[in-house]
Amino acid sequence: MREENPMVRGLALAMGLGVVTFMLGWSSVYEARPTPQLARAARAPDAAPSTGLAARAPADGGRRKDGAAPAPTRSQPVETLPFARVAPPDGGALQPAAAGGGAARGVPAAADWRECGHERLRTHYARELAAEAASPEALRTTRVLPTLFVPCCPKAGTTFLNLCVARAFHPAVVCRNPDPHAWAGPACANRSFVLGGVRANPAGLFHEVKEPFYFNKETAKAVPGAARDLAVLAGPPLPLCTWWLPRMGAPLHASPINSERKTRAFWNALGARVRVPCNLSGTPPPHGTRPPAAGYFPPSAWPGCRLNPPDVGGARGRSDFVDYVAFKVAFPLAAELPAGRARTYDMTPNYLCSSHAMRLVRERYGPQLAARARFIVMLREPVSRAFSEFSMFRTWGWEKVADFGEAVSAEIAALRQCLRNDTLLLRPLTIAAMPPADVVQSVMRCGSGDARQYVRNSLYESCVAGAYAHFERSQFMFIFAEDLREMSGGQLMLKIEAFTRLTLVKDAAGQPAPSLAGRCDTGAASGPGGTRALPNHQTRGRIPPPLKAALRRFFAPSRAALASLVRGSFDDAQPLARLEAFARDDAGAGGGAGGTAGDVRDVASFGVDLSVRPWERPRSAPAGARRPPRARARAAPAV
Ligand SMILES: Nc1ncnc2c1ncn2[C@@H]1O[C@H](COP(=O)(O)OS(=O)(=O)O)[C@@H](OP(=O)(O)O)[C@H]1O
Repeated sequence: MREENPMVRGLALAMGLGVVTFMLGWSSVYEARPTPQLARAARAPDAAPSTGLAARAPADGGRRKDGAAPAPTRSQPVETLPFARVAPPDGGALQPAAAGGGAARGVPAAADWRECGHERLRTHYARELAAEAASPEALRTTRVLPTLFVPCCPKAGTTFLNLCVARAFHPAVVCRNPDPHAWAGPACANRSFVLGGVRANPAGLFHEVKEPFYFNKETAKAVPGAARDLAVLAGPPLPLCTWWLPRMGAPLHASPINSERKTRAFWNALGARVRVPCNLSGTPPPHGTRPPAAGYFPPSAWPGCRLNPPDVGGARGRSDFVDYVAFKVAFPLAAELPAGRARTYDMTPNYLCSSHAMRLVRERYGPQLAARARFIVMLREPVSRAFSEFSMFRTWGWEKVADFGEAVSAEIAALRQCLRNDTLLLRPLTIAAMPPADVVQSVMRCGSGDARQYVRNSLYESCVAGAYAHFERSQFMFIFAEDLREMSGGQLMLKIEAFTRLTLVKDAAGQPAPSLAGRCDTGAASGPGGTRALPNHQTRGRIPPPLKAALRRFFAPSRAALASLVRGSFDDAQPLARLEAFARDDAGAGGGAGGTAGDVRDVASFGVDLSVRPWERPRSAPAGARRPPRARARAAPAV
């Protein structure tokens, strides 16, 4: 969840750890000076930077993103090929940088970072940039906009999936070459890969974005008028080499593409689409300036810096670096990548249960691009998912109600209130049988799918039914977090490969290389060196058994309805089996879903009778039921 919100904090930490480990094992991501290699690359015209970009430990004692003390200085060179440890999965060797490139128009045969800048972009892709400027619709073809989505569900293991996919299907792995200029070249012919969008913070640091938070309602609110314009999603046009910079942890202002002059031209070319970012409209931090402790940049750090919108970040009283984005997200130019074989992802898990997001994907993309979209829907037993989300927002201080039962009871009361005038006798099984458009008109309008909608975001059947109004069932794959924990990394990657048609690098036996599978292994399935599940916050405590039982009964019909919706989706056997297992557990627990009259009575003391579904009339008025405050945006500020 959340890119643009505190969710990011967890995400950033997980991503930071994952990506940093993933790439280099670098221990510091903050640097205020160019790495020696970058400096050399900038000076030496013929330098091949992909062979020497690893030295760390800036002389100014750069700090880690998490604010910890500077990492101990390593003697250099530490490691020269960032992907050396993930490739070669099949025993082959990474290709030298000079071997790739050449296929896409204007791409030089060898990577030369000096040629990777904005000037080259403007020179070679003037036609595309002009088309983009003339009409946002051109972005459907001039950019590689996201077509791989994980639109649901928050707290269902989406961060883990993101790290797995981002690594296993990254072009550096798929093409066995870390040089972006090789990805469109003959060495990578017939292979398909996926990249994330990139974001830059005012410090000039790029990083990959799991959750652009573009299609959901809160993003639209954050940038009135413009948010639904595809240009906001596409972001500024960036040279392809930018997609390697995040992986180098290189600050923008220290990179060869970013002399102040070039970057000013860069932003100017954007016109009104994206405002000039803080660091460039204000005083850029001089080289050698150390970021403040924790690596965050409050607006006051740079005189003349205007935040956009001005109150974002500071008003929330948080020092979350993501609040101070220079630009929110950017996706690569299609002309720099192999046609039809490059995808990008958007793993914002709040889209599916949003009343708007899925429709916006279809409308903004148009029929051709929308048909390419693939949705991996991560589900989880609804009560534990809800509790996980509640726990996270408690940890972040967003949720003021300390008691989970009280919070969900209040939300259910609000849902009932919202649905009270609905003339349809909505029940989960009814929802599953309804035309999807009717679902959107009724249930979907209650709740936005955003933060702190613990119940709403667990009523999967209505979210899925609503999504079917806009996309074919075959465009969806469902994975339960409970199954994910039991899958090996190899099984997971094969599943994703089959669904997405991304290229999975396999060994001679046709199996994904163990070096790749490790990233995707979880829990009991992980062998030596495998990756454990990645909690991105700490879920503390447990749900009181009576409440849990009552909630399980509450959600049981929803799960039953989900089964009929999952049928017809891609590879539906596993989620159906899981749903059956849930049903058996419910029955085995007694009372249909483990609830007893006593359980319900206990829970009812919160003021809401959980034995009644939100769309049914309560047997008695929920006296004293508290209406929850409006869910706060999880989305970050827009730029
Ligand atoms: N591999 C795997 N399989 C199943 N479940 C996993 C996995 N990895 C992480 N987790 C658990 O998923 C919870 C976090 O989910 P998300 O990453 O989707 O959270 S977020 O929405 O991005 O904040 C979080 O759940 P809780 O620990 O209950 O909070 C993680 O522990």
